[in-house]
Amino acid sequence: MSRKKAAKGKGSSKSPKPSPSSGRTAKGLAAAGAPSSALVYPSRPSISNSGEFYDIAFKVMLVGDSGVGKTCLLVRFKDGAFLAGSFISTVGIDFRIWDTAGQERFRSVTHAYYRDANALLLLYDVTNRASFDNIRAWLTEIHEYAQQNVVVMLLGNKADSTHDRVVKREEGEKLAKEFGVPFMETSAKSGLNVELAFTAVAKELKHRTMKEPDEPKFQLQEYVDKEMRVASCCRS
Ligand SMILES: Nc1nc2c(ncn2[C@@H]2O[C@H](COP(=O)(O)OP(=O)(O)OP(=O)(O)O)[C@@H](O)[C@H]2O)c(=O)[nH]1
Repeated sequence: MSRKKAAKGKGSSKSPKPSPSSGRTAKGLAAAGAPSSALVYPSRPSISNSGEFYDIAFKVMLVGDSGVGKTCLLVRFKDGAFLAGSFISTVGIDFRIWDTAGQERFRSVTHAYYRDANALLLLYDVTNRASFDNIRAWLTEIHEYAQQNVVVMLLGNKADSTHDRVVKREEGEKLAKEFGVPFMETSAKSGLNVELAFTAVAKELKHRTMKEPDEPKFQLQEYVDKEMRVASCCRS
């Protein structure tokens, strides 16, 4: 797996405008050899950096205010699910990850990335009210620059910080409902829902691409809710 750093910067989270924070992109590649992708591919397979065959490529970006935990979430995902191999065997998708421009002067680069992103993981920090308030502005920007059918998932990160929490889970759920996007809380620190966030998005993208005409639509929020129920049963 490769991880390139293009540029990175800090931004204020006080402004109602989205702060000029970094977007994190990940290129997802459906590995033809993986069990869950045992479908007929339309074109000749290509070979990924990790030496696996793939036929479709997805681009996923992590966006949100500076300091919400985008890099940490990626690092957690990369070091956990990806390296353990479970992600590839679950959804048949390989991820290549790199950081993109963060500072205001690189903003046009980030906008350019939006245009061909297949999915956006939009993060706020549950200990930072401003990062939550800025989500509306982020969504406006996404509607302006991203493809119409981009998959967007809202993530309330740092859910482990119980003492410092200022944004309730219900507020995240309400906002997500208002905008019709799936939602979950995550923790890059504890690993809570990190793999699930990436897996759910990857499943949605894969399903959209390979769905048979009479197959029912993949219900992303239903999948997330079910997986979270299963995980909480296992914990108790
Ligand atoms: N408690 C806790 N801290 C976290 C979590 N995720 C990130 N952090 C901390 O939050 C700070 C910012 O994390 P980053 O991953 O650098 O945030 P970012 O969104 O990439 O920030 P920019 O690069 O400025 O855009 C660091 O001090 C992390 O240790 C989390 O899930 N829980």
